[in-house]
Amino acid sequence: MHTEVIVVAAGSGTRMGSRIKKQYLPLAGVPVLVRTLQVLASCPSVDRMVLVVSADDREYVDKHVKDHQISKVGAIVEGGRERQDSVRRGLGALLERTALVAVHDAARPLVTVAEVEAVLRAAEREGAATLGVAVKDTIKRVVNEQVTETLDRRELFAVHTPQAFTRPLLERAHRAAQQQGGISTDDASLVEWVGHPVRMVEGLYSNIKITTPDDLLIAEALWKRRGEEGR
Ligand SMILES: Nc1ccn([C@@H]2O[C@H](COP(=O)(O)OP(=O)(O)OP(=O)(O)O)[C@@H](O)[C@H]2O)c(=O)n1
Ligand SMILES: C[C@](O)(CO)[C@H](O)COP(=O)(O)O
Repeated sequence: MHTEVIVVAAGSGTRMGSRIKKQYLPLAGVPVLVRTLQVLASCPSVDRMVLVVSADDREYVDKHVKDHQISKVGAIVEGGRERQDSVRRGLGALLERTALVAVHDAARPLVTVAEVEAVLRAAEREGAATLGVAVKDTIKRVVNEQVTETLDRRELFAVHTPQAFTRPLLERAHRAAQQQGGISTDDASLVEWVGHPVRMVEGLYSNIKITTPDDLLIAEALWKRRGEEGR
């Protein structure tokens, strides 16, 4: 199946609070987005990548793609207001022959080739799949600072990316969300809403999303460990 990855990098990184957007901050000396693209480009099943960035960052990203000789970048398109809008714009830049689509956060540079391949295989088999990890903490529902419920941890997963789908399914889910005004923080939810089951593929705890300054420190440590392990 011809496979493309939409890499969403058009966020503003409000929670990071840095002058430079988090996807361009250095991780072991190289911009986070470049680290992410290097992993995805080295996945045997990934044929092409669509990068979604802010209009102001296009030139900067294009230069980095060239300087770091990142292969498989087929298009760089402008993002939207919400992550979901950015993914939708990415969908518009896919090649006609593409049958399988993964969506990945630029802000998750620690994903591994094995994780990407596993989620693609699951989506090819079942139509929709996401990476995720079982939650480690006990999770409580809180309303007005009062605990109202303790959830059963055995049923709870923290969801990661990539998430992968057969193309018609992902396109249908995004169309339905747009028509009905549905907004979600991930693509798997949109697919759930149109009634298609999503396979959970257990990934690694190290596939963190760089969201706050602490995450960057943790990512540096994890990156260093990866280098020491020779991965
Ligand atoms: N309009 C948007 C919003 C987010 N993203 C991307 O979606 C991924 C996950 O989003 P998140 O971590 O929430 O990034 P930001 O929206 O940039 O962060 P914040 O919510 O702190 O502003 C990131 O790679 C981000 O660049 C995007 O492409 N377009
Ligand atoms: C898609 C995602 O990475 C799954 O964890 C996440 O939902 C997107 O980011 P946000 O921080 O919720 O905007």
